[in-house]
Amino acid sequence: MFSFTIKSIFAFVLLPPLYILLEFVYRYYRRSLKFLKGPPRPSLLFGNELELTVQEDLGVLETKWFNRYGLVFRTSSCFGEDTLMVADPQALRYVTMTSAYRFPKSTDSAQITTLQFGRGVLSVEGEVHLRHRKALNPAFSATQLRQFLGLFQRTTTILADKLQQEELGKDGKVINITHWLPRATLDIIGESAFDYKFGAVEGKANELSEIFKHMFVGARLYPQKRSLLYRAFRRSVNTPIANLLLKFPSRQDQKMMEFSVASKRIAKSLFDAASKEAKLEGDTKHSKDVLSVLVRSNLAEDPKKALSEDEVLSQMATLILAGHETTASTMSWLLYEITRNPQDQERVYQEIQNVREHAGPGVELTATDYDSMPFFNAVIKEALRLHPIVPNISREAGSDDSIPLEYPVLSESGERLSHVPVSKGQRISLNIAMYNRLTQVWGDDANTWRPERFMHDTRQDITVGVYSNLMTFSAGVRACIGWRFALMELQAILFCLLERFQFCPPPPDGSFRGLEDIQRVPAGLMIPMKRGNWRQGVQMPLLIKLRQR
Ligand code: HEM
Repeated sequence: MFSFTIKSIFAFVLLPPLYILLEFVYRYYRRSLKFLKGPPRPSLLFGNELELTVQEDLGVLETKWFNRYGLVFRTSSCFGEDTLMVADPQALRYVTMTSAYRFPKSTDSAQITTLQFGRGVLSVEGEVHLRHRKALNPAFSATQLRQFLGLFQRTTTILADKLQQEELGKDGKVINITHWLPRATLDIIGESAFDYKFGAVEGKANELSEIFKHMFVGARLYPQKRSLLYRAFRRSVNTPIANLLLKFPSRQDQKMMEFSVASKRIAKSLFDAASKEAKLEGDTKHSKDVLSVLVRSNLAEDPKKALSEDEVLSQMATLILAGHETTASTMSWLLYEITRNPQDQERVYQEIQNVREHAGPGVELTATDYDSMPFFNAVIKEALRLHPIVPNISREAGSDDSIPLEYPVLSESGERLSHVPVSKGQRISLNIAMYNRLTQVWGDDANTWRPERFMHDTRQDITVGVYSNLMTFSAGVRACIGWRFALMELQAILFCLLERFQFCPPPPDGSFRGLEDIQRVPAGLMIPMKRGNWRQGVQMPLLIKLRQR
């Protein structure tokens, strides 16, 4: 009896941890990248993951390491696991384009997006992903998007009116632009995709704007050590155990789940109303806005095209977030750069004035008008290059593979490597921010703001990404579905704001010295904040003056 009890305790209490431990040892031994150069591991438990996550300015450590070890190297993650860091153009192309579905999202990245959005296009893989993309693609064609231009312009005009009502006076006023821009882009995605008016710019109370205010800071910025370990543990165990652990979300996971619950609640009421209408009246309009294409997919009988209701709601939650915060943050960085470079701001303004003179006062502009301004568009590209809002994306090898390199690196033993062999399950971090600043691609002044580079000297031999040789919107089958949408939005917002306002550096205020104290923090997205004041949340204070006309 006694020995039976001992055996039971051994079986139920000791065997599971022992099994997990052995699995860890096996996996990490198999996936070792010891042959590659990389920074020393400061701790066995956290590897380099803690120092990367808590660094004050995003990208500082990575830049130092890429410069020292080459465009691929090894870092250690929690529990001794190795991660392959990549900024080599050929390797990026191979992972995102040539072999895209063979490099699925890394386990933790998929777990986080599933918690945040459910099983939408951002979190699913392979055939299922292909089905989701097929359903959504018609809503993101260039022709479909042009129909929204008027909406982009109307919303931005309301935004400009609101800013003007802020009593700017003769000397202007310092305004935190990150308070306003996400409201405008939320209104735009709500109305264009779902015919839903959030009324965020108008100041209508809405649950989502409240959640967004603190979501990235609460959920992703400077996580506690135990959350980091929990997340690392969860990604390292096998699927049944991970699924069990996902039922016990950390406090930071819960922040993201708040968004998922609230956005799906709104999505459900919109979807129910639209499906009811489609069932009663039939699909006579053949509309291609997001909600219509989703309703149609839900009603489709062909399983290769159909989306379940849960998939539709997850899609809607994904688009609400992916479709607004990204563009708003990019716009904040763009305004930051043209504020620091007033001569460029004036040059853009000159182009705007020329187009306005040509079109006539108050006339709605066309896509061709926006595309006709070379420097204006170069400024948008340069902001996307220097401030890619999604600074890196995580993948893992779906099978043993060998990743080709454009710029070979030297191994630890001094061997010249033109390919990096990886084992199934190897974590890979694709560093978008680093690629966008490679001197090999962008020249010696890659770290400097110089929009002209997009007017004169684009290199044709390196082609990565869906737009202008940038990785900002990623590449291949999983590239950003909304990149054209985002560009058109940026054009409409930039035109409208610069036509009416001048943006100047904010004067020092207490310990805040001005724009030099704006930092890019690692909160999943590349978010602007005041140095030392990250508890205040997202901040980009700019002195806004009304232009004298
Ligand atoms: C400047 C603005 C934007 C940037 C920099 C950006 C960047 C990105 C990046 C890097 C990815 C790839 C993520 C990954 O593979 O893990 C992505 C995916 C995605 N983006 Fe964007 N995005 C922007 C705007 C938008 C907009 C406006 C929408 C929708 C209206 C949107 C919807 C999506 C969706 C649905 C995906 C998932 C695509 C897939 O996995 O197939 N994004 N975006």
